[in-house]
Amino acid sequence: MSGIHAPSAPILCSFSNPDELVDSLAQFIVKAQKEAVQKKGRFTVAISGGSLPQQLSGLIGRPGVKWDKWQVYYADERIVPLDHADSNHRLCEEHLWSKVPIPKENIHTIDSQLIEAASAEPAEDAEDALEEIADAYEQELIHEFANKDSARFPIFDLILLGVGPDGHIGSLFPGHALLSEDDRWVAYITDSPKPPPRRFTLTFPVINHAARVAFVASGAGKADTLHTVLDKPEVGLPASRVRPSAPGQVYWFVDDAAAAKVEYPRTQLKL
Ligand SMILES: O=C(O)[C@H](O)[C@@H](O)[C@H](O)[C@H](O)COP(=O)(O)O
Repeated sequence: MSGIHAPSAPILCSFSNPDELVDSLAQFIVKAQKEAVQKKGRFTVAISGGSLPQQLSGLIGRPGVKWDKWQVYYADERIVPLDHADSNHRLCEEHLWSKVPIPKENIHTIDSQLIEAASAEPAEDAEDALEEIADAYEQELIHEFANKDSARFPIFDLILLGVGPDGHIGSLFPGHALLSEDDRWVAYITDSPKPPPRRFTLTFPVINHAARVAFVASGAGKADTLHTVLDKPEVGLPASRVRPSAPGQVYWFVDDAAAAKVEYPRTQLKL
């Protein structure tokens, strides 16, 4: 078990130019990958949906990316077939995986047979099927991390997240009971306020054990959210609760429109 260390303050990087944001994010990811591969020979990454996959385009064709060393998990996923328009996997496939030489077996999706079974269940029995999906995904994580890292929770090298206008992250929504989950690695929900309602998500203890969490947010629509998340963490929005214990670190890669109302100090990353 790793000791408990106070979390480090978030690092906020704001960019006036969208291409600069995409390029700096890609440089940051490659640097994290190099460190992880040097130490352990692999790079464990979790990724959420929304606009995030598009912001990863700076990785396409980028020298230094060792795709065969990546082990990719979804930070959250909607319980729909993998080729469904709502699937985060499909989104990532379209924007990234189909454009880079990552081995298919290094991308860990939900089991499509379990999704079929869950869809066939009437609503009253769906919870068992969803529990099975969350369990199976947790097992996949245990296979990846157990005995390799000594902690009680997996230590991802990098978790990449977007933030919703209500401050949600992954599928952890404000006021939801899942915010206080302190045991499970993967949990399901049936009442996501953002459709579709059935999803699974990595839990806070997993997110807060990561070596690095990088948020990506752009556009004026996020300005109020970022102001609350970064300037008023006491409000307790899910995004403010992402504070991995040191040496874990949270980074924010945002554009100036999203950061317009934020008073929190900016940092220029040395990449
Ligand atoms: O599956 C999901 O719905 C996402 O994982 C979700 O957590 C997303 O990252 C945020 O809602 C931000 O989405 P945008 O970047 O599109 O605003």
